[in-house]
Amino acid sequence: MHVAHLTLHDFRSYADLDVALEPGATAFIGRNGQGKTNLVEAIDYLSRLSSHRVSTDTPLVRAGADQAIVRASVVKEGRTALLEVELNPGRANRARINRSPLPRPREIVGLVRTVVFAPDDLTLVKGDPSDRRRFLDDLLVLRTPRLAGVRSDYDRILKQRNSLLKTAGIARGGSRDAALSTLEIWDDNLARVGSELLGARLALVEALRPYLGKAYEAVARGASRDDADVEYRPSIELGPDGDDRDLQQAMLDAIAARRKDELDRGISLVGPHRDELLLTLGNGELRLPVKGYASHGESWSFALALRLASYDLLRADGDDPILVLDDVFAELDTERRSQLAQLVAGAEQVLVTAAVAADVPEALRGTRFRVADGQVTREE
Ligand SMILES: Nc1ncnc2c1ncn2[C@@H]1O[C@H](COP(=O)(O)OP(=O)(O)OP(=O)(O)O)[C@@H](O)[C@H]1O
Repeated sequence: MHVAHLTLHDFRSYADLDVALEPGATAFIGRNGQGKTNLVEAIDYLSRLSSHRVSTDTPLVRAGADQAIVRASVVKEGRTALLEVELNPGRANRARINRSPLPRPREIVGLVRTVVFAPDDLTLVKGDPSDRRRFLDDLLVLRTPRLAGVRSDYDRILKQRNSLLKTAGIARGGSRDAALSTLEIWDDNLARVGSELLGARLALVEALRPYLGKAYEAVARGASRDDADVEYRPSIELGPDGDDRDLQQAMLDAIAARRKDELDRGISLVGPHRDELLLTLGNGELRLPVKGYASHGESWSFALALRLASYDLLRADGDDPILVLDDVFAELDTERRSQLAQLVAGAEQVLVTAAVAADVPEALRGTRFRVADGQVTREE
């Protein structure tokens, strides 16, 4: 798939932008702070209804404006669709396809699929478990858009259950009994929705593993495809079958076992929000966690491999996602730069941002745009 046309209105630093794009490699070159990332961020937003840089919509709307619009015509297997999202911080967002409103904006998620490489990707390796969980969930939703609903239901249930645990933890007598019996309903909800999310994550990790080994071998000099691995570490004991019903029961058992701790601490201690994606490097006995052990270069290679593996997995699902390489080349040594460039050069559309043209490897020398003072100008 590729974006053939992008229109922005009051998105980030752009009052109005209208730019025609082509398949293949496109580089946006400009000094710092000119709006290169803002531009590719808009395409990523259209894909996931969230940004790789911020967790709320407010910073995405141009300062002083109260609404932003991102509109893109997207070409997939020769057919074009016009996708549009209206961002209304503090009010409901709206989405349209071919100018027809969607009942829920969430329905637009996954129609454009992007894989974004960004300087912050090192946090996938060095950051908190929540960074890796977000990585998995973002990928899950791109592959199976329906799971966006499961993910947000889970967050909502978790919030409500946590506040009930706090109440039940300090209540006494009849009001404690009432809170505890309501808690059972929320235990069931958490286990039902949590086990669906857990099952989906377990399946995703298994699907990703072979691609990860291959990707790490491709980006890290001298590595073999057995070197890099991932393992999903749930916060509960998994049953032998690991089917959805088992997962739900395993979660309920674990919730029952941690009841006292949960009431004492007033938070949910069991569920996918407590799980970890363990990243490891090495062979056999010398397999070590990446976090805390790997060198800076190895950590970078691992982060790149996670993104490349995501790209390969989405591609294996049958559609070439749009690749965004946001300011990553300045972070990489010459060898990794050209390796990465060669690996992605065949993608249907690669959008690159860089402060200086010399940072963009030869293999990605395609269409060039200069970005300066809010203007995006094609260079002949
Ligand atoms: N909501 C907003 N309203 C107005 N301006 C904004 C908004 N959000 C960001 N900006 C401006 O956009 C600019 C940053 O743009 P962007 O992140 O795209 O830069 P860039 O060209 O990618 O730079 P770099 O090379 O440093 O990464 C900053 O000057 C910032 O002040």
